Amino acid sequence: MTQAQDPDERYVRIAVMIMLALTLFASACATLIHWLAPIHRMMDLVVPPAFCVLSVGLITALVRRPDWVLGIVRIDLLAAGVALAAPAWLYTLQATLTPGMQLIDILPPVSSLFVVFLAMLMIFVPGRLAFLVAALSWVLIALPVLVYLLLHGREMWSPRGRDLLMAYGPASIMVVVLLPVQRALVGKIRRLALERDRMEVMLRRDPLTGVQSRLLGEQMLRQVLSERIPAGLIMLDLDKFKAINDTHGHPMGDKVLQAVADACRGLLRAGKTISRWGGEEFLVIVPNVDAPGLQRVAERLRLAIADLSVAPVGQVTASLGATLLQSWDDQETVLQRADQALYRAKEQGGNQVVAVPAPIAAGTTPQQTN
Ligand SMILES: Nc1nc2c(ncn2[C@@H]2O[C@H](COP(=O)(O)OP(=O)(O)OP(=O)(O)O)[C@@H](O)[C@H]2O)c(=O)[nH]1
Repeated sequence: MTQAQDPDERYVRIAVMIMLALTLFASACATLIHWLAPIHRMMDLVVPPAFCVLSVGLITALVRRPDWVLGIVRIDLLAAGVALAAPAWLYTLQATLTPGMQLIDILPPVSSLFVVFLAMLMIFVPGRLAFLVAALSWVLIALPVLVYLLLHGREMWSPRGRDLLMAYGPASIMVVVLLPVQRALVGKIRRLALERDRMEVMLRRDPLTGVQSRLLGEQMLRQVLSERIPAGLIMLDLDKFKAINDTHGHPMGDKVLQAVADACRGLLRAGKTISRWGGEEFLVIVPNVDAPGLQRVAERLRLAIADLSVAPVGQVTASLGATLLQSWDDQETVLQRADQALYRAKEQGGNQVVAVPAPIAAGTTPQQTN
């Protein structure tokens, strides 16, 4: 079975694959140039083909074992560090010790690769270690070249010398300073996204009872109305809840609300939803239902609540007002009808269901059960 991939990880793998492919291309070009050049230097003949072989190996490893991506990048970075440090030291020493030889003539054009190398370090090496490795790399790769140039003013002020000075000096420092800022920004964006997801969950769920929030309930009601789904609405209100709070305390009242919400949620299946509408009032939306079906659902809810026994409160009862949605209804009219039905159920003593038909049948006597 294939596992769902984190999009970030997929993006990193693609980026690493592109980087390895470009390294392979660049080292293949460098191999060709050095082998065809009139003057052959040992290091130029060895390092680029070695990098070709390494890149092919790492690409194969990444294709076969995508989960090794970080290890593969680190091997590549280590090899790149060695490949950048070796010519820096070797050619600097050679130019210093050989009269008439200039570093700007013999150093391969790798100064821009050093900047890329630093960028990769800052991306793939975690935390403070990135700064340590970047500083060490700068000492091992850039420092010998910079010291040489400072001691050879004429070479330093040549176009190549100034280019080396810029790449190994300000450009590399800018990369090391700017990338952590970007990393911090990415971290902040991730934290904000998590916070937004948390807020969204909070807005959609009632924190006390765990059922849908009123906000989500209203949204679902609007959707049912706009899609003209044949549905029914039940407004449910606990009876004499104030007395429970007054006698047993607010925390016990909370427990009763939770028990009622759990019992209702356990009963409601197949697209039916329950939202906490306010204090001790809940709204149930029942899709694809007719009048007798809605009555049955409401009655089941009433009985489930009446069967609850929350010690030390004892029996809890609820009044329920039910109505079917009509094609001409909007949120206000249908809620008004459900409220009317609930009001009648309360008026008639509570612990009962009253179903109010749509206005077209306004003359009809409301059905009532208990
Ligand atoms: N424990 C608790 N009580 C709440 C919460 N929200 C509202 N209430 C209380 O619910 C009570 C509702 O009182 P009323 O509106 O008089 O309703 P009732 O006592 O059930 O009366 P009837 O509906 O007429 O049967 C008030 O005392 C509110 O303080 C809540 O989240 N937790």
